[in-house]
Amino acid sequence: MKDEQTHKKLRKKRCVVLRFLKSPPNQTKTSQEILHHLQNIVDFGKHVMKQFFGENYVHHGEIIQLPLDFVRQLCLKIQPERPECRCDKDMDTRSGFAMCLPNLTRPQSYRLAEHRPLLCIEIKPKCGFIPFSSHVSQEIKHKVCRYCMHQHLKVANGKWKRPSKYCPLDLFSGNKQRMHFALKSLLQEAQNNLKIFKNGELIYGCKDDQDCVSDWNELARHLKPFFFPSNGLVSGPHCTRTIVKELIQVITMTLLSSTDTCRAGDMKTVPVSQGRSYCEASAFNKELVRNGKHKLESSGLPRGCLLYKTLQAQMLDMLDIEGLYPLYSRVEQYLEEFPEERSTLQIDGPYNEAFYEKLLDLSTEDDGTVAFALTKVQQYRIAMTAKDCSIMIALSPCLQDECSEQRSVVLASKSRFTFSVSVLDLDLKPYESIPHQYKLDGEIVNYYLKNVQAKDDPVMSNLFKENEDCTLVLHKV
Ligand SMILES: O=P(O)(O)O[C@@H]1[C@@H](OP(=O)(O)O)[C@H](OP(=O)(O)O)[C@H](O)[C@H](OP(=O)(O)O)[C@H]1OP(=O)(O)O
Ligand SMILES: Nc1ncnc2c1ncn2[C@@H]1O[C@H](COP(=O)(O)OP(=O)(O)OP(=O)(O)O)[C@@H](O)[C@H]1O
Repeated sequence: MKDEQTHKKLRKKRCVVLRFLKSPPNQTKTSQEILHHLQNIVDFGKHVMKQFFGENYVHHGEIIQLPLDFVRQLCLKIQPERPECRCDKDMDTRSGFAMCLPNLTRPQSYRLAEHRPLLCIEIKPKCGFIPFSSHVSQEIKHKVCRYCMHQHLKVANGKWKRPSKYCPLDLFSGNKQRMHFALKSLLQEAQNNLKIFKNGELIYGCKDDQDCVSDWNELARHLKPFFFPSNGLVSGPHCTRTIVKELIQVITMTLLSSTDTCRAGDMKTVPVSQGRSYCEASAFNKELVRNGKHKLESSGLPRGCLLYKTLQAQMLDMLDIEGLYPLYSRVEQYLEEFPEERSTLQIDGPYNEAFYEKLLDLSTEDDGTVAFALTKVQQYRIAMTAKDCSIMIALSPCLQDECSEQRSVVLASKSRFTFSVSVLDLDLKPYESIPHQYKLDGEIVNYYLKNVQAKDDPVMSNLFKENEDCTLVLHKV
């Protein structure tokens, strides 16, 4: 559960990040329980997610023990900085245990001088494919992606004021035009999917659900020294657009870069032809249709890039929650009968090599066993984790001669950057969240069908138009 998984981070000048466990005030844990939980997180990153995402993209960190006095003072210092909506849980100040991670707002591959300016873009891309499972009961799920459907429910519930034009399928398409559109949409409506940091400070995006910074002119002012260091560009709206374009171009190039290989690299979870590569609700797609073009390009992602790895891990959800839920119920029934088996089944870890090996069985033929059900449940949990993780792109300007030995360099029109791409928030989603996923899926789809599709769907609206024509004809008769 979130309360078990959440932590607090602190950026430090010495370039490490400390991550502490958080829990609701009435559910404090013993030091041993905290240590065990942190160990599970580290093991999961090390033995499982590194295999799926690749050595260089995942930073599993290590557990350290800090003096309690230091931890308490730290907690007091950061408390006023925490968004109110996250304060339902308290940071653990009793055990002294924390995870120590590299500061991913800095490029990882290159030893940079401390004073070097840093730019960091954090993207939470969400689910980049449309379910291909035959267990899906509503046709709309084969046409419109979950993110685009969920937007409407989120706006209705008041989570966000406006819907975003971002569609994950555009970002994951590998097609530069579609990726640019997706990134521009994120810049227009960042929600919790985009944050930009300069020297570790948030300069763009939402601090919490209420407090969002989204002024493009202000953003361009921050970015100008990175993209036009010699200050040769005039100011004004033209300048803002140019800088934003440069930013989008650089993000696209870094996202398509391949800086790693991994063990599960050749594991194809789904043939590309099986799933639909675009979402009917994507504003990019709608625009094409309006212009009479019906073929949406999906260039495909390079196999080594982080987006590709993320998508492959997401696609471990092969049955969709509708096909998965009965299998979860089978495991549940078994555990009711044999509760002592929970640890043998490795539901709550240990997340070791054996756990990883079992995830590699991609068969979807149900032989009626608990073993089959469990494998699908665990794969689904990995997929859920990959659907909710974030990508950090760290950039730092470098001069031509400095960058010459560096592989990870990205060029903008008037500048160049050393960069690294990492993935974060890879805590395994809890087994217990599956019923919630099932319920939420139903709510998202039902809301969309009832409130959006009838007004929005071109087929439906044509149908309405045809009916209107029909009525006219009838009137004439
Ligand atoms: O279900 P979703 O798609 O809304 O995702 C939740 C996220 O909402 P989002 O859609 O990204 O605004 C949600 O994001 P926020 O906390 O709302 O920013 C969490 O990441 C949540 O994870 P957990 O249950 O806290 O571990 C996420 O829940 P999980 O579904 O990943 O468990
Ligand atoms: N290693 C890191 N380097 C730099 N920034 C980080 C690092 N890890 C996390 N962060 C920042 O902290 C934010 C929260 O991280 P994460 O989502 O992993 O936290 P969490 O423990 O799930 O907490 P929350 O309940 O706030 O979501 C990230 O979105 C990112 O901006």
